Amino acid sequence: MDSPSSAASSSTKKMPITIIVIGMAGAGKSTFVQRINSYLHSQNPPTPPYILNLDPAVTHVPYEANIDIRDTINYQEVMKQYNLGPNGGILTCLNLFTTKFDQVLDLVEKRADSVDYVILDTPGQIEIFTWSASGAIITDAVASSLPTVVAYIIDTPRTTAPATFMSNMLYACSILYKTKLPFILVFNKTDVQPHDFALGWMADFEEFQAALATHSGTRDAEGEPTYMNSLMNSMSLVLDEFYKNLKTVGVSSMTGDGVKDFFAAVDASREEYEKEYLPELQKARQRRDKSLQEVKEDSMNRLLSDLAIDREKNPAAAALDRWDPDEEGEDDDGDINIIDRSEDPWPGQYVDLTRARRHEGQGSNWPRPG
Ligand SMILES: Nc1nc2c(ncn2[C@@H]2O[C@H](COP(=O)(O)OP(=O)(O)OP(=O)(O)O)[C@@H](O)[C@H]2O)c(=O)[nH]1
Repeated sequence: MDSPSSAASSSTKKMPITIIVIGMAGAGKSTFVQRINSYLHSQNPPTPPYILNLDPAVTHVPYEANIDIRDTINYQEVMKQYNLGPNGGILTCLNLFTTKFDQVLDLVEKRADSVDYVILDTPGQIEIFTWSASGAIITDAVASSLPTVVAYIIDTPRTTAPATFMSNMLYACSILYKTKLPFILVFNKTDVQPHDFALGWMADFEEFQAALATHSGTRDAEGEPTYMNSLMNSMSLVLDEFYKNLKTVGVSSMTGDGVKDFFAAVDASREEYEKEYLPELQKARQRRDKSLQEVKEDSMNRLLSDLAIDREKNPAAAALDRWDPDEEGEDDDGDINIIDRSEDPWPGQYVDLTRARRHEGQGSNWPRPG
């Protein structure tokens, strides 16, 4: 695959942009994905996206995913096999899936010419994606192949209390600084609660502080501001800086309100990715390649000098140490494949990755969770 910059400049077709949908449980991620999916289908001409569901535990998704983690991994079986609870089960499924993510990228890459948007729906428990190694690997893998944006879904009706609002913003802030990707705050469920209060608080921290002061529980028995109140007052100043790096839209995944604005923000994010994220990524890659090359050269030199000494000491063994063509071509990658539902109209049974454990030594060498 071309590097994003070369592909972007050399081809007339733009690279598809990936939207990683993240949010607290129940914020409306799946409904949002369904809404943007139907919006894209309703365009003239229709621009169907390529959708990946990464939630192994979800029982029903309201859209047709092109790649669904559930086709590859049986969540219930993973919990049983490894004796895990629900969250450990989801995390282990994600770890297993991540080891095959190169296949996912290959499938996405095959569609790069025909789709404009790739959408990733993430597990309901936000921290499983945002604070796990697998989540970081998936995010980095996608973002180094395609322009990528994070859509952080907020349950607007549940964010009207200043303290909850602040917690949500701090969480969003941590994800922004972790991924460093273009970031869109999506205030969802605006049919129930318009998001103008949030816009006001984000535009003017004094407005937020005033809301905080009038909210119950912010003064102690002597009428002094509580510790939490003082902390939140100071944090609002910190977050003021963070808000400047964000795009904000209000959406109702139920009615479709605001979805057009969301796509305007996504398109603006593409430019941000190309101007800011990509140059940083390329610099980081150069640094990594350079240090990898140095390490490789160093170990190769050591190996060669060790071999030379060894051969001198034991010429008979050196004569036996020859390449055996029969040993070549063994596939050590197992036979587990990621399924693209749109290529296979009936994906059929999931491939049970956990069998690898039971059939140890019989051809499959899946990595086990740590
Ligand atoms: N009124 C209203 N309800 C919504 C909206 N978006 C989602 N919901 C409802 O919110 C609930 C949660 O929506 P989901 O899409 O399942 O949320 P989720 O974030 O994918 O949930 P998890 O997978 O459990 O994290 C459902 O009952 C939806 O019908 C919206 O824009 N307006």
